[in-house]
Amino acid sequence: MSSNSAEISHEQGYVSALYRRLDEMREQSARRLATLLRQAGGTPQAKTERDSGVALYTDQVAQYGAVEAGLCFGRLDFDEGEGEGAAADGDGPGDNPRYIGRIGIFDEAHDHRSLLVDWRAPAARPFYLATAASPDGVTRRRHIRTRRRSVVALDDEVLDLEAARESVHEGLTGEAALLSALSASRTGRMRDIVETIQAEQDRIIRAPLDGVLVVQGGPGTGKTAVALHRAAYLLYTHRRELSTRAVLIVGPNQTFLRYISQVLPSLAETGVLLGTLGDLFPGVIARRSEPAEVAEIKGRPVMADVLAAAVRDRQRLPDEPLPITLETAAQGETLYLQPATVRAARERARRSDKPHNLARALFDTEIVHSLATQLAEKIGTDPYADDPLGGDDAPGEEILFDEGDLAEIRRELRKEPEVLGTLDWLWPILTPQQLVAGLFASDKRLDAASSLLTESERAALRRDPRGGFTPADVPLLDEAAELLGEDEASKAALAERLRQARIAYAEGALEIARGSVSIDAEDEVENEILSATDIIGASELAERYEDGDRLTAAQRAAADRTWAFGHVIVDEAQELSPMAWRLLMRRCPSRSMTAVGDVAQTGDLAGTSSWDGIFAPYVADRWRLSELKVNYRTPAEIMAVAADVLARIDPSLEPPRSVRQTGVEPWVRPLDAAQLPKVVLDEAAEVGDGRVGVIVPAGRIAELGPPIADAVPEVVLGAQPDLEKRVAVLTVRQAKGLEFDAVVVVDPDAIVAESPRGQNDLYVALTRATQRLGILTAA
Ligand SMILES: Nc1ncnc2c1ncn2[C@@H]1O[C@H](COP(=O)(O)OP(=O)(O)OP(=O)(O)O)[C@@H](O)[C@H]1O
Repeated sequence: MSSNSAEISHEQGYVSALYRRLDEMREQSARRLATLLRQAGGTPQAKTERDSGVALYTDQVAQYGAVEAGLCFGRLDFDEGEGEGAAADGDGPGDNPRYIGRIGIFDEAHDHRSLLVDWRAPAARPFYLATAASPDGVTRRRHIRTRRRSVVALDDEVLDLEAARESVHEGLTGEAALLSALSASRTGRMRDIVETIQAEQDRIIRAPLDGVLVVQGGPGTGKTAVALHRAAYLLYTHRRELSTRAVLIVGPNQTFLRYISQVLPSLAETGVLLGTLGDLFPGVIARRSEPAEVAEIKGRPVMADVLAAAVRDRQRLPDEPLPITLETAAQGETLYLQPATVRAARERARRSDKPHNLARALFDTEIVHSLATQLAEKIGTDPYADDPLGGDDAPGEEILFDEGDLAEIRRELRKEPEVLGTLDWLWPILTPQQLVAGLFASDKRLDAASSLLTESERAALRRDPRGGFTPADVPLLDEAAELLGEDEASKAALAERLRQARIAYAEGALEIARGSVSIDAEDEVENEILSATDIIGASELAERYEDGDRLTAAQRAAADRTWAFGHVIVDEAQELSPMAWRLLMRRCPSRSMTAVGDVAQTGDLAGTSSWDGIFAPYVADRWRLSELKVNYRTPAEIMAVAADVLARIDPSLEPPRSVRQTGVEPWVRPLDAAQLPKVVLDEAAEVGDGRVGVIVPAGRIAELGPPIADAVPEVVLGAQPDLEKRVAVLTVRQAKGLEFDAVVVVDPDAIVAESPRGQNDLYVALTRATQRLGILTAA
């Protein structure tokens, strides 16, 4: 450890210079943004250039603001001889010493010399990988700890074999900085780990972009952290490819997304769309709840066939001829549409293999053609032609219609209200929402799937069409959209969503321009920026975006159901159903995907216990598995308790190895409901300014939650808990992926009894703590 004051003040000098450079860069971008926001009119080319400039500088200002905390966190010193000829891009071995930080910074005055190397650049890699046994030219790795802009401590590792032998935890990189990060109090928001990424994590973060990578790891092994850093790494390394296609990250629920939402911005990355499965059908907010058993049925692969049957069921066949009375084509005339005619038209339309809504045009053509022929026959035959007493007009001629006349009749028929009504009835144009909600709203429609689902399964799916959609409906809506096809109405809906996104984006650009005035900015800069934001409003700015599409790929992707992402990352991947995977595979035709999860933590009934089962249908055996085996979250004392539960799930599974011990044993006491608030208060006192999670069986939360909420200040309870509050009362499902300094698990037997995957749920509950665990058992 070398943290003497001379060293600290030396590093302070360097770090301060970096912050000065950052300020300059931010002000320069803010000024350019303000200038562009003020401009109006011009040639189309000038407009396009201006729009790209606004996007670029908006991003830059946001990025320079985001990397403020911990801008520079590391330094590498190399062997003599390694340091000559600093590489300008920070990618070469050059600069000695080499400073590592959140973004790359260059010295413009000196030939673009690298002042700070982006943690994702190849030149930063030894910071994470160099070991005493394989130092890669590195003689010393230094972690620079800062608070605001001040250097407060330095942790040095000298990479020689002598030092390696003395290390307590072999294989850890930057042990002191790591352990300090792990034992820090939690804030309710996940933090990035760029300063202390471990070698096994680094290899996953930097794995090649192509193909499906599955990361299996027990609780607390950093899967979520790795997934997020991988997104940032991929966007940096494959910028051109991914900035046009964006990266999608799927997480289990809104609370979890809020928990992780700060990580990518703090890494200055904006090209990512974060969402739950329920968010992946633009235009639908899927927040309705339903029993786990029903969601499980909806997740089965057979549902694809059920929906295909539901679509066919909507293509009606009348039992008897349908009368159609005409209004204009031939007033008062009634035509009859025969079942056989409808059947033939239906067969032709189906054989086209077009999606339902797009095949309607073919169906219409067939029916109208048949009606036109019928009408031509009717009006084209003189009823008195053969009548010898026919008078002046006898003997009559049959009226003959040429192709042009028939075409005219068809055009007329297409305007007839009864014709249109009949076509709509026989082959209705449907939205995915109408198809899915309509199916579940009707026993008769569900019966169309009677060969695929049992009677009780169909009964389980039956529900009131009012009340919206559930997350498990979203893959069904997506499947339905594929079966129905994108028609004009869906294109118009997309255009409207993009318009809304443009307004939101314009508001964001203005917000950033306003907020970018740094405290010590010169007046001149401030005035320039404020005057720009005074004279233009968001909708006006959005209008400027109307013709060119200046939204980022992630923003466009959020509005567009058919978007093909450049890479898809799935967290808690074990929870997704086969139908959910179908949706995700559609969003990722390149199959460039990272799935992170733990099959021992599967709680969802539709989730998986084997990765092969998920990926084999899409990529056969061409997926790679990486494992994380070290638990950074849960101390050894707590993991020992969780390991017993893991053995009950599957004796062949091994718990991850905890990286630290706290010396605090978990406690077990009988549950006394009246005393529960006091127990929670005691735990809150134990962790100081840290966070407490109280994990309660879903069936008892209504009984046990409110008394805690009444007695404990700063508590949250409910479906969308604000985790920045000191105490959160949650079900296991809500606690998935989260962590707290102290956790109280209430009535573990009830947690186990509540679900067929109850042991998995208990395992999740027991592994949420970073410091303390208490268990309250019911008598
Ligand atoms: N290299 C690291 N440096 C610092 N902290 C780390 C590191 N790796 C993981 N952590 C921390 O360990 C905790 C657990 O990480 P994370 O939530 O990513 O694990 P997980 O594998 O997704 O867990 P689970 O499956 O239980 O949800 C987090 O607080 C994370 O910041």
